[in-house]
Order: sequence, then structure tokens, then C-alpha cells
Amino acid sequence: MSEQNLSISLDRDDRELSLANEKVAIEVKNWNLYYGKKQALNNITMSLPENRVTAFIGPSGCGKSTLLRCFNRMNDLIDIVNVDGEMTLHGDDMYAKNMDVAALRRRVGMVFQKPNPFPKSIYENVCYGLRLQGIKDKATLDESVEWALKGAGLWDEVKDRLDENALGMSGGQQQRLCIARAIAIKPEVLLLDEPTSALDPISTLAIEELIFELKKEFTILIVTHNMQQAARVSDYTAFMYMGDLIEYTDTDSLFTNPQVKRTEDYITGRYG
Ligand SMILES: Nc1ncnc2c1ncn2[C@@H]1O[C@H](COP(=O)(O)OP(=O)(O)OP(=O)(O)O)[C@@H](O)[C@H]1O
Repeated sequence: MSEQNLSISLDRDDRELSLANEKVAIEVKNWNLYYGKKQALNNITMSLPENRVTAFIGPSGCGKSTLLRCFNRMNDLIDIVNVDGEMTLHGDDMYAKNMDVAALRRRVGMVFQKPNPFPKSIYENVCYGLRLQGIKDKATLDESVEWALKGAGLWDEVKDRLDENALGMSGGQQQRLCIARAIAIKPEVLLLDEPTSALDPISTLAIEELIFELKKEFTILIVTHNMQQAARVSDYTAFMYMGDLIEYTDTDSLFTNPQVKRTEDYITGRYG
């Protein structure tokens, strides 16, 4: 069964969606990013809505992951990166000189393409961030672990083996564990960088259903290569091409009535 053949209905909130009516989580203004001399993001301006799923799509190398990494300052780890422009999270300047980057990353959690649990117990994986925050009280940790595993749709599968090593879980379970680890510290925004590309169709479906549930509590930004996935899980979609934001609107409009020829060419499979 291919991922594309999965026929699922996530019962998306079908009310008319419009960016103009949304509360903003992240505001991006005239954002540029350079790897050395090479510019990878060109003057991006967009508002990312709260408690919605926004998908970033576009051909390989168009800058999707680079932009996603800007939202929790992961690009700070790459020496040759320079940025300019403005980015605010609920009004706070994310790139301000006095911004505590560790604190920012607590507010903006991230899940990567390949599940990357720590070689520790399931329990310790989920409460890792809480322990880093200095939380020691066992009852508080137990409660948070249960909450996060329930939120990640994993509790029933693992509640009797919380002490087992996370590396013994299936790939799909590991990825949901990584989501549990990310949400345990209750970030405002959750970044998902191709979270299902290493997973089988059934695990992919579980994660897609999960994303739908998670947006009730978190703002979700997802990079995906899979247009069907973007169409299934997201409320809004941003199409990027060679570092430019070409078109950004509600997902139904983007896929059914693209306004820019390049978007249409991409979603109809003419390139990419
Ligand atoms: N660490 C880096 N150093 C230099 N250039 C980089 C680095 N990471 C990405 N790039 C370049 O920036 C551009 C955008 O890459 P990015 O990975 O963000 O694209 P993408 O749309 O996520 O691609 P893909 O879908 O293949 O993951 C590409 O030209 C890429 O080669």
C-alpha cells in the first residue's frame, strides 16, 4: 500500500479559513537568510496562525527546512549562516540580542525526519526536558509523562512498559515518542520536519491523525515532501520555490485554485 493510496478523512475544520481572521503565533517580516554568500531565503513575509497546521511545500532545495529551522534558531548552530529581517513569537523578537535561545527553544519544540529517541527508558525520554528545567517531583513528572504520551497517542501502547528502552520501539512508536518528548514541556509551537518520511503508511496515518488533534493545543508548522499529506493535515499551505515564498493561503484554495502558475505547475506534478 503506498502512502498516496491511503484514503483517510481527517474531517478538517471546513469553515472558511482566512489568514486575515487568525490570531498570529509567529510573524515574519522581510526575512533573508544566507549560507555564506549564497542567499537561501529571499525576503519572506508571512503570518503563521495560532492553533492551526501550516504546511511548507516545494521542490527539493527550495528552503523549506531552512525556514523551519529559523523558527527555533537551529540555524544559529551553522557558522556560515547570516539572517536579517524580523521574526516575532507572540510579539517577542525571536532574534533580539537579549533573547535566551534555550528559552526560545522551550517555546518552539521540534521533531525531526528520523525518530531520534535517547537510549534511555520511554519514561526518561518523555521527561527529559522537564528534568532539564529542574523538575524533580515524581508525581509531577508522572503526570506530565502520562499527559504527553496520551497527547502523542502512545499511552495505551506503552503504559505497562515505561521502563523499557525506547530504542526497542517500532519506528512509528519512536516518532510518536519524540512528539511526546517535544510536547511534554508544553511549547507554544511545534515544528515537524518531514515527520513521517521514514515511516510506513500505518504509522504515517497515526501521526497525521495526531497532528490533527495536537493543533487544539499547539501551533503546528510542518515541512513535507508529500503533497497529499499537506492537503490532508494542514489548514494553510505555503509553497516555496528557490528561496521565495510563492503562494501562501488556506490549503483548499492552494490546491484547488492556485493563483500563481508556478504553484499550479508544482501541484499538478509538472516539476519537483
Ligand atoms: N548547512 C548548509 N550549508 C550551505 N547550504 C545549505 C545548508 N543547508 C541547506 N543549504 C542550501 O540551502 C538551500 C535550501 O535548502 P533546504 O534544505 O532548506 O531546502 P528544502 O526545501 O528543505 O529541501 P529538501 O526538500 O531537499 O529537504 C539549498 O540550496 C541547500 O543546498
